[in-house]
Amino acid sequence: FQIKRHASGLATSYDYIIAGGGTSGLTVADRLTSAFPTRSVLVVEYGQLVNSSVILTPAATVPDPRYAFQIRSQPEPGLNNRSFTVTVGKIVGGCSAINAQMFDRGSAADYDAWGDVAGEEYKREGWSWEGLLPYFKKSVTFTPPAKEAVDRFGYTFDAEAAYGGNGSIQASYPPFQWQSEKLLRTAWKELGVKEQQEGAGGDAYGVFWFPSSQDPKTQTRSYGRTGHYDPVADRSNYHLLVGHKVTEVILGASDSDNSAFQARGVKIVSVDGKNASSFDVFSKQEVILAAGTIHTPGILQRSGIGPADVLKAANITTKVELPGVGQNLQDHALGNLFYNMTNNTLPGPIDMYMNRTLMEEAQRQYSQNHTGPLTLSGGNSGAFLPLSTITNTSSAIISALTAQSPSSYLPNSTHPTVLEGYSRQLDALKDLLSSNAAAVFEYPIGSGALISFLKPLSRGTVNIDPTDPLAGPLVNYRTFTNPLDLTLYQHGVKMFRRYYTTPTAQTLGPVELIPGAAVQTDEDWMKWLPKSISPSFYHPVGTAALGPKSRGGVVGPDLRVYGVGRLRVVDASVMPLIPGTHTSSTVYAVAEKAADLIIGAA
Ligand SMILES: Cc1cc2nc3c(=O)[nH]c(=O)nc-3n(C[C@H](O)[C@H](O)[C@H](O)COP(=O)(O)OP(=O)(O)OC[C@H]3O[C@@H](n4cnc5c(N)ncnc54)[C@H](O)[C@@H]3O)c2cc1C
Repeated sequence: FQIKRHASGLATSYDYIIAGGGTSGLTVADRLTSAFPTRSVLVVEYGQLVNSSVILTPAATVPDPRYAFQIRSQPEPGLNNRSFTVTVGKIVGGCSAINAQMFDRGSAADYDAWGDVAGEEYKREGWSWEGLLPYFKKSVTFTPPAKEAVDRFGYTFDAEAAYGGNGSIQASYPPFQWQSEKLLRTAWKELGVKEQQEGAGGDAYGVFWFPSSQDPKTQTRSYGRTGHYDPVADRSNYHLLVGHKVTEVILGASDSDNSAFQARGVKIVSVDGKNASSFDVFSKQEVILAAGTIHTPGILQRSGIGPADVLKAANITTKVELPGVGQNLQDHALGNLFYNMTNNTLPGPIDMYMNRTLMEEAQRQYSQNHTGPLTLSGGNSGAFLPLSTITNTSSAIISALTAQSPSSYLPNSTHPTVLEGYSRQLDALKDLLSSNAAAVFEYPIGSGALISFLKPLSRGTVNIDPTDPLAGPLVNYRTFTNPLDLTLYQHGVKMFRRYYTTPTAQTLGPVELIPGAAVQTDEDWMKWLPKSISPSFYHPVGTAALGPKSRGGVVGPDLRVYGVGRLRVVDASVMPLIPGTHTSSTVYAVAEKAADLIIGAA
């Protein structure tokens, strides 16, 4: 195997260097090492190659702090100044190694909005639903559920509309669902929510089933490493350096007229070595950033590429002023209501975790036959609701949005180009909030009373720490800093109360414990939400967004960073607008497209 743990095992230069061996980085590395057998690729990954059944077992998905960065966010002004743990993967496979394996896609409208925000050129270059669908398909192999499981659980799907590729990541339905799943889905339908046969064909609104990123033969996690690294690790043109951090991109003078600088390689430092000195590795073709939404901006900023004020504060010479780097952070704010089901006779996950005999039986089923409740990951269905399903005040909300000045709720220092991009986003969001074919809230089914806000208006930042640029980044989610988000969220949580009044949900005897009877009026909700909501459903995007420079964009339609030759970004940070879905399948699709762009350019 070509795993390297020390600088001494490396060549002095590679054709391609990829910073980050996570979801997107491993996908691109696999494609490049396959397309160019005579070109060399180095992936530099902060975390380790971990062989643990905890990673592979679906039900054991709670992110283990050993495998995740544990960054503290800055105090959040919109959330009563609370600060939160920012959890992102720190392991070969990145977030795909620790995520909940919910493997869905957003609506067609969500991806078409990327082109609306970034502009016609981006649409023409395939940054739209139609342009991305082939990459969604290419990235996965979908195995339809067995007939017995379809009959038993009511799984629906449309393989033709959504799948058809033979990619290395496996998408499948587990051979188990708790009985309550059916009942909880029925209750949504009683509220008039439409049932979709398939969400992944562009219709991700209503109630629908979605697969897990899971190997149907072994019922184990399918992720960046199992899909894109293990099967190809012995390629002689592929080196993976673990336990090392890319601190910055080495920039040299450009040999092209399009940019003043050109990426020549990266500076790397060992993660463990105390006071370890950094060393350089050079790239003959390209440097590719895949460190994720939380870490890619830091690599750019430390290299002198970013907002002038941020770089100046950190005493870094600005080489390329690119105001969008680290701005435009978006995530799905997560709420959690708690109910006591006084009349629930159906067994559920809590019973399993509380009862040793049930747990032992589940473990036996899983280890002997790959069946039973331990084949379940984070869940396989949800209600994804457009605004019109949630409230009859949507036109008033959209009017209030139209009346807003885009600059009112962004930090004062926001560059005019970033403001311009935000203004385009608000226009696109007005359309999405008005649409009956794009979801504004997700209510995952079977995970308690969770609620995820899919169309946030507030924008955050991820910048280097001016006092120590090499330390963890300063993350400001800035959740609810646009006050309309609070209004929208209030409608979203109230929906749960309606849900639990449906005849089917009532059979469970739900008693709301949190927030409980004390929260009744709009004013009560407005006070409760900032105390109770967390800023992230682990889906950060947007900090090196696709878009023209004049709209705060960081990368062009070919994912190249403005002002620097031979440098691209391929991870979740390029999404200009957060889609209404868990983000991993979109990351794989973007990475597949990125690989095609890089291969095409060569
Ligand atoms: C706990 C959790 C649950 C989630 N649940 C789901 C889910 O159920 N469904 C879903 O679709 N999505 C889910 N997601 C989100 C999804 O997994 C991510 O959006 C996606 O995997 C991000 O891919 P990426 O390539 O952008 O970044 P990552 O996969 O995070 O890869 C970045 C890699 O870069 C490395 N790195 C960082 N900085 C450096 C550096 N300076 N030098 C070298 N290496 C570096 C990191 O260690 C990491 O391995 C979840 C995420 C988390 C954290």
